[in-house]
Amino acid sequence: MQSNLNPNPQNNLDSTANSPQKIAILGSGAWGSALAGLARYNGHQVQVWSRSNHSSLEEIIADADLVLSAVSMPGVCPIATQIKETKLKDNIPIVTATKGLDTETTYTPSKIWSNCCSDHPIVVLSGPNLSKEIEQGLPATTVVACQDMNAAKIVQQLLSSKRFRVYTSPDPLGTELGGTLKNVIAIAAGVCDGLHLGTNAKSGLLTRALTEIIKIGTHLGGQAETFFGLSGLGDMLATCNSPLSRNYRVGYGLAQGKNLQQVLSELGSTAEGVNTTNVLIEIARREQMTVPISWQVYQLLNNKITPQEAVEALMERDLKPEFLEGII
Ligand SMILES: NC(=O)c1ccc[n+]([C@@H]2O[C@H](COP(=O)([O-])OP(=O)(O)OC[C@H]3O[C@@H](n4cnc5c(N)ncnc54)[C@H](OP(=O)(O)O)[C@@H]3O)[C@@H](O)[C@H]2O)c1
Ligand SMILES: O=P(O)(O)OC[C@H](O)CO
Repeated sequence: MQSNLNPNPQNNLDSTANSPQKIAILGSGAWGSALAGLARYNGHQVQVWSRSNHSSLEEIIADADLVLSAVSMPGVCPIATQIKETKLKDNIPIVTATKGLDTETTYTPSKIWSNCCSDHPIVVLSGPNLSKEIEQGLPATTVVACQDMNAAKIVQQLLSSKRFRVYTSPDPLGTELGGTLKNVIAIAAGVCDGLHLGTNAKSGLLTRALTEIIKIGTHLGGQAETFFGLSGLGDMLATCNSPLSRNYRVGYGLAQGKNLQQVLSELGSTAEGVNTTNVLIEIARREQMTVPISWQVYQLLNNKITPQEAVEALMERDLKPEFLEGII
């Protein structure tokens, strides 16, 4: 790694732990803008690219010390493919902050980035990070995960501040899947609250959902412990309990009797959980896995059942022990 950054400076949270760096942020949506604010707060020189920019993607990333992608899922493959053909500074980390699954390939964003930019460490950034709260300067935590821990530590140092506490992890896939799969559960949680099913029901839903996420996530290669951390349980708690979450609002709107098109047009912003649910069910079919909560969300989003029928279907499943094998 050729970088003038020290991955192990003394703990210093006054946002001067490292010299200012050039950071290119891809995506000027809610998350890209909030991340740009965090990077600027730390004194970095930030350039944000979006499709409506006057500057080209090539110009913006040419002399960047770090590229941070916060585009929604449909943008990942086209942008990573474009960057594959572009000269970046040697070995600089590419951070992916997208929480979704690719419709065509079922790949996670980090897999797409790794395929396109194999000479660069790919760092996953994921955690309980509702952008509106971050924009308000409220404290938040997140995880940066990479097989190359040196790269994870560099990103940790660049983005950590008194407002944003960044942890490292060696499990990029688990970190990414936690943040992605919880969007499906956030839709279910929104339904639960929209139907006013109460605290017992919500607690039961989220606890069983965590088991479901761990089952899928570990099957796909994530480490079980990661799903109990910030990018798993942590993000699930944030997203499933906050009307700031767009995915939660999708479920809430459906429970109020609105149809999906109406809910999405009122939202006017990305709710990755809708597409993720469809891709997840494709994966579950392929891997022959039972995913009861995600299956009900899928049926609901595809207009096959009503919210009430989804609840009944979950409550009336075959009776069984809480844990079939080990903790899950
Ligand atoms: N908002 C949050 O609180 C939050 C927190 C953590 C993670 N995330 C994740 O971050 C991602 C972006 O979310 P967001 O909240 O920023 O969504 P958003 O406000 O709806 O913005 C979407 C962004 O994706 C870009 N984009 C969409 N399709 C594209 C395409 N085909 N090609 C290029 N760019 C495309 C848009 O670019 P243009 O500006 O050019 O249209 C825009 O910058 C999602 O995966 C989300 O799950 C969001
Ligand atoms: O607004 P949502 O539902 O996309 O959630 C945003 C973030 O993923 C919360 O960590």
